Amino acid sequence: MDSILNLAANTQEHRVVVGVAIAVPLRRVFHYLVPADYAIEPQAGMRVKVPFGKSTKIGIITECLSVAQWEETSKLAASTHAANIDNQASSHSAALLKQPGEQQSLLANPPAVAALKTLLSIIDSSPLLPDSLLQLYFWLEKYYHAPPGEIWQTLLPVALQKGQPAESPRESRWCITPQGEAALQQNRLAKNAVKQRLALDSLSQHADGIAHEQLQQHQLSLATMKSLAGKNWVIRRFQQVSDNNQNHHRGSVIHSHNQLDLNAQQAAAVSQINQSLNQFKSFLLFGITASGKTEVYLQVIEKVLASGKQALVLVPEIGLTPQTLSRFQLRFNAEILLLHSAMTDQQRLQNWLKARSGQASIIIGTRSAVFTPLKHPGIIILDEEHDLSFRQQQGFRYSARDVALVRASIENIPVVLGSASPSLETLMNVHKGKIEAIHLTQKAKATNELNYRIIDLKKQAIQQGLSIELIQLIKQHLNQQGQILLFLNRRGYAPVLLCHDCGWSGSCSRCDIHFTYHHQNHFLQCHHCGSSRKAPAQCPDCYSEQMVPVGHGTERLQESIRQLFPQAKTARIDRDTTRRKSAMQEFVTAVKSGEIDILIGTQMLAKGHHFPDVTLVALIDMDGALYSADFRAPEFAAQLITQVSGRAGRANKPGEVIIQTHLAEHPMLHQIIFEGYASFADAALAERIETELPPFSYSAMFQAESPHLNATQKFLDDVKEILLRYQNLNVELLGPAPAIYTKKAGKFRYQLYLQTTSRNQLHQLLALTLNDIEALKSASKVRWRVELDPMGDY
Ligand SMILES: Nc1ncnc2c1ncn2[C@@H]1O[C@H](COP(=O)(O)OP(=O)(O)OP(=O)(O)O)[C@@H](O)[C@H]1O
Ligand SMILES: [Zn+2]
Repeated sequence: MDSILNLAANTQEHRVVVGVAIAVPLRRVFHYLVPADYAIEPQAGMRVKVPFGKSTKIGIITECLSVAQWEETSKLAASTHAANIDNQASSHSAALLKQPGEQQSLLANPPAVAALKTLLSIIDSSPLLPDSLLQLYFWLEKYYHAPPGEIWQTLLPVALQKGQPAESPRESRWCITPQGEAALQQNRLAKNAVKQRLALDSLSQHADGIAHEQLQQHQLSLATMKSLAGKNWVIRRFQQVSDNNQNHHRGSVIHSHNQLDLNAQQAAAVSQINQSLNQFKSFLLFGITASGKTEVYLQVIEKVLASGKQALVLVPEIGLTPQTLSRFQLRFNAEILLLHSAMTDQQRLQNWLKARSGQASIIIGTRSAVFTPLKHPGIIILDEEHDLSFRQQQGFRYSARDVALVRASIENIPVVLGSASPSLETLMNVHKGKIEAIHLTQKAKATNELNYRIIDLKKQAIQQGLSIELIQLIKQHLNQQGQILLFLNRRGYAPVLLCHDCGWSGSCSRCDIHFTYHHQNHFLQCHHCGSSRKAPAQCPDCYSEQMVPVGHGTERLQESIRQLFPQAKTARIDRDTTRRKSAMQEFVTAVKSGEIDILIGTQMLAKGHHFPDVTLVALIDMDGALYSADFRAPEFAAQLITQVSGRAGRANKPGEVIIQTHLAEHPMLHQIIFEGYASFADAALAERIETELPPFSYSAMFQAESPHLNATQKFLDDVKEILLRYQNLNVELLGPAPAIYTKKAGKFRYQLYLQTTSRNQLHQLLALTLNDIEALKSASKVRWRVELDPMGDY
């Protein structure tokens, strides 16, 4: 950047052209002039206020050019584009092809500097992000082919996007004054002023004072402090939390009494990772469930903190963050922060700033926390790396796992991916030697193997969705005081509400799928678009009152269990019962304290929970997961079974796992049960090679949606036509074809799939065509996006 600015200084004018990312869905930046005598030197990563159309917008500078450079690049971009030989087409140069409000006809004739608008102000006096994250931004832009403005919406906390100053939080601390010290020494307090004496005592022991927010923790009341302040014995000091603040821990970074003695495998894992603490290296901590992966993370982080660096820990669900937080708090004598989507904008900003300033030592967060700036980056840990929630499925779509790997390489630090059921993508990287696998094959505490049983539902007597065999087992485990976990990946009461007389069934007209019946509030809800209505008491077609719920969801399963086992205490954990912020935490506490006998829930239960008393886990219905049309279905099902089963037998009680299905012969089930996940994964990888599917090929997907079927088809046909201009590139086009869920919220969804064995050629093709695709007339009639490495949501 320096050289660019120097260059600018040497040109005839001191004007500088900046490229600005603005939150609009266009793959380009917009160029503005900086006023000649502007006091702040523009740099990439600073926010600016710019005129945009008839309004003003806040954007982020992504490049600074001298006037001469700008004209040079514009010409170059125009000519290379004309010759169609632009290969690595960075969208910087592509962006230069168009200016606000100007058409592509200007290509050969880049607009003169005079035609550029001037920016209104530069908001920041220094870049918001460290260099490393700016580099990451450029990688994101190139890899995901996403609009720069959308990427920045993900990179920055909302408060900053709205223009709030990026200032470290002002902290206030109560301190004792010299007069106060004297009063304390000379015992000048009234006899009955007990609280005041206690307060002065406490403050006198804290040389830096006590933070205002922590008064309560020290049993000090604001009223006491105020009356002491009236006597000038204490003072409230406001201070900026300094940007140079190193992590605050005094003395040891850990509370060592909480540390566990590692077993041999854990110890080997810790020392292997510790050897690479000052360099980029990616590890897969492939440890079976309950093998003690968290203890490995904790002990590695201890070393990182001791060297004055920070650790970034990513977990899949908000529900898991409080648990992870408390486990970390028990161990570390250091500032630990949370970052997740359920926080207010202000909380997020404050925590983001504390991470950036180095004040916080450990940052625990979900997906988007992977973009948290760190002053002293030391390590990135991504737990449950196979989990789909690490993929952003709205707006700018990215994989937090892939981003973590790239970020670690830019920051030259280690990254640890942990899982008992790693994704095939990660396992392929292990085979290629890009990721080093570390294995934990033993449970940390448990001594008993899990006992699996498949219950073939074919021709079985079934009582309320449960086989007689399973009901017997539940009875047994209840008698032996074991906790039971029933897993069913379908919330609500029943997936269908049917008229017994005429066959009418409620379905969402906007999505073409059945409404799920929710019994508690007696309503029908579409689990696709969320729309809901009162459930009819009479059939809307034949007015019969014989409305019957068909199939089982978690709500009905809980009802059945209550009828079958009236003495047992049950709890249901799914999206409907955990809407309240603290609900999940309350459930977890209740389960751990033994208040719950039978726990019923969706995949929320599968993730990382440590419930030592669970002895029986049953997967009530695995048919759906095995029948899915997605080629990744067996992988996802295998991960699910591994994770759900892993909740049983985690401590000294033996564990039993039951799988109910009509597909009892499915080879995947047998592989998982008898050979383990690793062996399943090997076979699945071999199959992907044979069929040339990801991760052995690379893919991208255009998806378009519109209330008009024709519009989506027309757009994707046009896209295909443009892509076909480059048949020299080895990319196969599949479609356009309807998405698996063809209709959602009243919109038809179609997709065009790109597949290739050359990632490079895929990127080239997209870089060459996306500007033309954006400019398509048919593009303005649909909502569309392009997604790299699409997964899960088709
Ligand atoms: N070295 C050890 N000695 C004794 N107990 C241990 C040791 N390491 C871990 N544990 C305990 O074993 C239990 C399981 O550990 P942990 O939750 O870290 O497993 P995990 O590998 O993360 O499992 P999952 O993949 O299922 O989330 C915890 O209660 C933990 O405290
Ligand atoms: Zn719907």
